[in-house]
Amino acid sequence: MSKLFRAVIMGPPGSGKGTISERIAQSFGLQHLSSGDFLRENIAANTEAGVLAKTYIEKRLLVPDHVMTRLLLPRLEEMTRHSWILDGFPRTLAQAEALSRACELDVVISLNIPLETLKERLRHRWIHPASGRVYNLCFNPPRMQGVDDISGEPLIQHEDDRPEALVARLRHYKDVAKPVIDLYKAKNILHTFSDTDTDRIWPHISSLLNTKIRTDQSSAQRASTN
Ligand SMILES: Nc1nc2c(ncn2[C@@H]2O[C@H](COP(=O)(O)OP(=O)(O)OP(=O)(O)O)[C@@H](O)[C@H]2O)c(=O)[nH]1
Ligand SMILES: Nc1ncnc2c1ncn2[C@H]1C[C@H](O)[C@@H](COP(=O)(O)OP(=O)(O)O)O1
Repeated sequence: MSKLFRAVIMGPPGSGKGTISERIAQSFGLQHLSSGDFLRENIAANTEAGVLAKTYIEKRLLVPDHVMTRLLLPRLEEMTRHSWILDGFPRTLAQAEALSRACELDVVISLNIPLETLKERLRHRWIHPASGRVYNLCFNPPRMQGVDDISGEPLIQHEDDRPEALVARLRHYKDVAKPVIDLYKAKNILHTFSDTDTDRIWPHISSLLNTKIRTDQSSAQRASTN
């Protein structure tokens, strides 16, 4: 059996974590686990943690670490037979430390995108709030303007995707993410990609994963034949 592969993707709001995770899921068969989607599912199902998380999300605050880890870690523990890419978790050092105790990561992808690019993207971002599906009027527009492709329901824009709100969100991201990035750098698993376009970053991520996944699989095969 091939070795399971565990990856995390990090980056500021609008850096393309969701978009790139979907490509990774499709190209490499990894399960895309998104903390935002998972929270929305729990809110929709009215679970205890979902009800609690909702009060923070409505105020556009981060959900407390103990709530996030209580929600996410059991879900990861269920995924013993799947390779996955985790998007949106960990966001804080406490979350990263809890994750390290639960499993060993193979790769951490960090997206480093210029501020002007982020502003421009988020200005054009429209989302379907119930599912979390994301569109961009220039990059991946919905089939019909203002309408979700799958449900036919209206799309909305986030208040905090406005350029004025973004600068504060970005500063907050950098403060909180810095120790997480330092931790993964020290573990030698951090890979940073800097560019303005997802399509230009993608070939580099794809070749990194090709190398890592193939190398891991052949060493697992060697181990099983020894
Ligand atoms: N123009 C352009 N838009 C892009 C590119 N890559 C992604 N987008 C769009 O930019 C927006 C942000 O991408 P997401 O994948 O939602 O980014 P994210 O990092 O998951 O964002 P958060 O959920 O806020 O953390 C979306 O509207 C994407 O469709 C790109 O290379 N060019
Ligand atoms: N790892 C995490 N720790 C704390 N809060 C989190 C979290 N992941 C997601 N959240 C919260 C913060 C966001 O307000 C909300 C939605 O997350 P998201 O879909 O990643 O969107 P956003 O781009 O608005 O941050 O959930």
